[in-house]
Amino acid sequence: MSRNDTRDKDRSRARTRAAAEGGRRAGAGGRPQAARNDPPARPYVMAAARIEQVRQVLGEVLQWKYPADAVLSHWFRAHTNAGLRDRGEIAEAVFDVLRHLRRYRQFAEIGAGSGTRRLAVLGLTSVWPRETLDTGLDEQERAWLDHVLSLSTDGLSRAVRHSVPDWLDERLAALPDAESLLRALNAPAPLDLRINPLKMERDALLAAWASGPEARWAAQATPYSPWGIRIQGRPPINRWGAFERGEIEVQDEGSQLLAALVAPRRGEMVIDYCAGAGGKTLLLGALMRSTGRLYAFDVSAARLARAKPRFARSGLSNIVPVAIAPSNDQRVKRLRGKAHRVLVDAPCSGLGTLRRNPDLKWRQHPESLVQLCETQAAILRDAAACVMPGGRLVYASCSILPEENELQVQAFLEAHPEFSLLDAGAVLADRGIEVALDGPFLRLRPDLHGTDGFFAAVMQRAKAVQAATGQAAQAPAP
Ligand SMILES: C[S@@+](CC[C@H](N)C(=O)[O-])C[C@H]1O[C@@H](n2cnc3c(N)ncnc32)[C@H](O)[C@@H]1O
Repeated sequence: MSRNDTRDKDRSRARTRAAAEGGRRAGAGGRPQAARNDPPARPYVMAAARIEQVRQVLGEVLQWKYPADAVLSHWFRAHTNAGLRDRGEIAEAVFDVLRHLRRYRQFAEIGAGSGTRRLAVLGLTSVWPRETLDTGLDEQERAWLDHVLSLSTDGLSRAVRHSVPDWLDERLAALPDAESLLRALNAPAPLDLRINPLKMERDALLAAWASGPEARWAAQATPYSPWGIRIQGRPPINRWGAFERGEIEVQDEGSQLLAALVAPRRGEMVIDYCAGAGGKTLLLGALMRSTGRLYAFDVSAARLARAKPRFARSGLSNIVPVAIAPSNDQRVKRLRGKAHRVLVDAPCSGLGTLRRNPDLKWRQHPESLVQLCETQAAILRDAAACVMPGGRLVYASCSILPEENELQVQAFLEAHPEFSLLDAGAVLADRGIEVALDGPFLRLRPDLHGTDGFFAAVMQRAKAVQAATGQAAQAPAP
């Protein structure tokens, strides 16, 4: 397994699990939200201890051996006396440091003693009021904090101000209004949920939550997805009855829209080519009303195994999980030219999810991107071969970089003239979803749409061509 696969695996796993648990963080995901305005119960004991806890976790995270989520999960497992509130505050501070690391490192260089401790103190400024934090600092540290917090960021370069590595800043500079995008990527994200349309209606659930104990999370319908609910904070979703009954799942709104682009119909054969832990598969299966056949492919049997409890909760009976080989898989070959719809939710840099995974900007590198792009192109080629004439291919990523998105699709279309691009906005409008887009792709940004950064392209295979098997082409029903 490549390093990228391992990272992606860890992120994907932590994203679903941690968000559901309302505890240990990520993508995909959720850390428990520290109650910033509530004064800590034992401020004098807590401040010094908390700074030390955050310093310890940061000491491990900043070695970049494992994703921040994984380090936090590991640390919490080893420190079982840490309660929900402790976990929330530690995670909040650590993620704040990861968001602002480049700028904070400049601040931390000023002054004496442990630089990691100073980073921990800076992270905790996002969690606690200053007077609480001061109870854990000595005179010198208080003076240092006063000084660095009074410094203006005006003269700093954009890369330092928004704390991104130079290589990423250069790439983002090519996108419209990079400043606004960077600002939004550095802000924490709300938590998006999705109803299971087979089991629940969104309005009914929102009405029930408005008058129940869930009211404190201020649940609201998401602006675009007809299945989405946005809540503020990080409740322990996996203990809620609606979650246990398979009525809700954790899923960012952008990912939900993907299912509307695939637009599977009852009785069709559909392939979710990179199904992972099954986040997209679940909604596709529900839109098919549990009919037809929905293959959930992935090269990682372990991830598919983690999807199984989700499939069971969902009540779907049309999903066929298959662990495939990275290339030349015989089961994939047998499906050539047969699927009505194929979704490629490609392994990617994840840079659109920095709100939830801020460590990715420090863990990704230009070299890892080159390898990822090669993998994406190979997957797209193999997946496309499964699409029947007249069928639909959707390529998606949670990256904001053109090389993983538009350029990837452009290269594919040049090499595969039998495929043509459909207008994603028009496909969504067919399902009653209006998203203002500036071109044929679905391009979502946190500053413009309130979602993670997300990309999708919808392509259709020409009806007239012969299937790869040489048999006469069968176009899907309109
Ligand atoms: C972005 S994740 C998918 C997330 C998943 N669709 C979900 O919604 O939870 C990308 C997935 O691609 C898988 N992958 C990597 N290389 C692959 C290949 N050659 N063929 C199929 N899947 C692959 C990874 O194991 C990973 O699970």
